[in-house]
Amino acid sequence: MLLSDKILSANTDILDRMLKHRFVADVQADSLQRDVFHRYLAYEGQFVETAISIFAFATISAPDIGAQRWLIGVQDALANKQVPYFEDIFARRDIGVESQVPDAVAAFDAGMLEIARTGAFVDVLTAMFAAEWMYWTWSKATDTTQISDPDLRAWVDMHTATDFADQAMWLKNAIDTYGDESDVDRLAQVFNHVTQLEIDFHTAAYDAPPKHEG
Ligand SMILES: Cc1ncc(C[n+]2csc(CCO)c2C)c(N)n1
Repeated sequence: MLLSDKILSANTDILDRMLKHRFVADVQADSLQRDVFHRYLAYEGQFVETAISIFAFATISAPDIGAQRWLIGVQDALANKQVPYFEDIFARRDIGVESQVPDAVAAFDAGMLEIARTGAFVDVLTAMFAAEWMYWTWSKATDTTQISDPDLRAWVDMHTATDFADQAMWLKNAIDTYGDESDVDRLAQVFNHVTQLEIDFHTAAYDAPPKHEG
């Protein structure tokens, strides 16, 4: 079995929990409340910027120019496609960038950056594989469901588009190229850790936002 498939097999339970998360279920039932969506977008916009830094760390530790070219392309897509999606939507829907985010949102960003800063190249690949594979999977399962909000529809469609699917597949293949069998337990643990952070991140959108100090 491929290393990437072993990582997935070791995490079926937790991945399933994320794929059945209330947030995913609400999107699929077209019942995501507007205030939950807006909080999610505010938290998500910050993460997309964090993701540029995560891929920058991966670019530093990438062992060859082929991987570096790919990772630079991912940074380009994040900076020039994903960030503009948020800039446009924040302006149109009057969503403010939150200076105060829930602990689970801060923990997600910090946890991902920590792996990027201190982990080996395959650890960073695995962290982003966990995040992207999960989004690709639930977005594909949401391809034909009715979504009334055009901005939410566009967000789901962005994660079923060829560009994003290619990225998720690249990460999976890269784990198999650059990792080896001796990494399996550690990488399964990274995947598990990231998926737990994802579950908590998506739960946070349902809680009242933290109060500003003073
Ligand atoms: C909380 C959260 N987890 C995963 C994704 C999926 N995703 C979409 S773009 C991107 C960065 C690299 O392309 C990732 C990981 C997300 N959007 N938000």
